Amino acid sequence: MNLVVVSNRVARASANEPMTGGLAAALLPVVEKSGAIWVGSSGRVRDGAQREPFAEIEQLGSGALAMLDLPAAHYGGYYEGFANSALWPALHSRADLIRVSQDDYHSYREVNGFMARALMRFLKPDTAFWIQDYHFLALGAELRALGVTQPIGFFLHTPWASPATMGCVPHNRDLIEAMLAYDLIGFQTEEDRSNFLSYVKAELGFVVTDGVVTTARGIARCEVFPIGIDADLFAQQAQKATAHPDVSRLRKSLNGEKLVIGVDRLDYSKGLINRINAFDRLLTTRPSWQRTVSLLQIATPSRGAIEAYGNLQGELARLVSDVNGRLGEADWTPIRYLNKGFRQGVLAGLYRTAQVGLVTPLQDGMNLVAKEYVAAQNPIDPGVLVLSKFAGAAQELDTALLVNPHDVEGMARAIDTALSMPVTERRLRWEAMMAKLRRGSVQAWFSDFVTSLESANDANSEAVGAIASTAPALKMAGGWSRRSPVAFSGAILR
Ligand SMILES: O=P(O)(O)OC[C@H]1O[C@H](O[C@H]2O[C@H](CO)[C@@H](O)[C@H](O)[C@H]2O)[C@H](O)[C@@H](O)[C@@H]1O
Ligand SMILES: O=c1ccn([C@@H]2O[C@H](COP(=O)(O)OP(=O)(O)O)[C@@H](O)[C@H]2O)c(=O)[nH]1
Repeated sequence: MNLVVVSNRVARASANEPMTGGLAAALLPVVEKSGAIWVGSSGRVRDGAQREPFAEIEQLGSGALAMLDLPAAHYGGYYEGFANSALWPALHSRADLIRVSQDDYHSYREVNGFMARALMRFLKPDTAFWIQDYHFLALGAELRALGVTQPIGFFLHTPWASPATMGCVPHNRDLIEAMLAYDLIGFQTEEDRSNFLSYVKAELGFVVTDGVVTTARGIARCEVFPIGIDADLFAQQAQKATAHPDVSRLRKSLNGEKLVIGVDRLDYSKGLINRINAFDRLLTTRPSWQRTVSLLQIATPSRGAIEAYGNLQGELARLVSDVNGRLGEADWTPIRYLNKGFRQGVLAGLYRTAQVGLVTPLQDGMNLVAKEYVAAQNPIDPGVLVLSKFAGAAQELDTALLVNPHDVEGMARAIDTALSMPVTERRLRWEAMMAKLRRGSVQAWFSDFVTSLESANDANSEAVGAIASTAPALKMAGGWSRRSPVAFSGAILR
């Protein structure tokens, strides 16, 4: 099989810089080893029709990394617009933050179409496409429209919200029906899958049996594949990183104080305001922690051109400065707040230095920082993870201290408990989490998806035959019958 992996954000093998988000961080090491071609945005845009859409193609392990300049006229409407101001807020249950202009959906579909045409360069009889994330929900349908019958899979890195919330996305029916062109649709958690299937049944009227949606084209199988990390590799990096100057300087500056760490993109889904409020509450209601603990909050700027993100950056800066101004002392700063990123090799050492990892998103697809924090700990004297029950990671890391990120006092209490926890309990909790991280590695995530994609496509070939012979009688739950397996959202498929 010739695997082509597609995502908006990609990462370079040689990049000696901080990762922008978990998708790129997770895919880089596995795609590199798989020999696949990884296609994504170069981060630049270009005007007009392009004879050669690929700006750069470079070697990536035994495969390649191919980057395109996306169309200038549609990039804003696609990335800042429909993807990150309509889909992202809805997927994270923040329909109140949806802001789209009339043309954004058109731009989103144009970019999906543009990517589909560019991908044809890599099409061979044994090609399989694996599309990543909400930027490309309609890419499978665009590829089918171009005649692609090869396996096409899709994985969603974010949560999938309730049918009512997804119903707030402009053009939701058109877009979500287009997703059924995929042979396999992967989700981070069972709840995400179940929300998606409820929408497909209730809003689109398709028949769903055991997670399989039957459409006129064939079938779209929906499964859960929680993304993981290479825990042992991360543990090695963390051990090595303790000698890194940034890490040893941090240790020295603590002067025996305990450290709580938070590492997030500056995104409203990450629950940063409530987290700072919880740390403030810890210090004000339990003053014995003053001068004996501080919070290192790394908040890397993200999607800064979008108003909601700019507003959050201002609000957070004000909040942190209020806490530090009110509670700080000449020789103690309660919150060390940084708007910059670190390389993972350094980050691993920062995690290991902290007695508590604070990961409290309001909603999160997975949250790899939670997994990395656990993997980075010293097995003899591990730190404690305080984790939101609304992060996908909470499904596996259930021996963390699970918290409700809307309950500020509950979080303050959990930080207090974590800071005071005896080493025997810390070890028991950590060992249970580490065992799960080892089982659910990113390598297993990758190979499980690819294996399932092949079998879903085989099942589809059989289903197409069966549907063709029973089509006149096939009654969909929505009340309309599908006569022929060739028409799908206006596109000719199979
Ligand atoms: O590419 P950006 O707009 O800068 O955003 C960064 C990435 O954010 C999101 O990451 C998600 O993927 C992680 C790995 O599966 C997961 O742990 C996390 O919960 C998700 O939020 C987004 O989904 C990616 O597409 C972005 O590249
Ligand atoms: O300074 C930083 C901050 C974050 N990351 C990486 O960015 C990813 C964040 O992924 P996560 O799933 O936690 O959240 P996302 O940003 O994708 O929503 C993790 O792999 C981090 O190691 C990094 O390399 N340097």
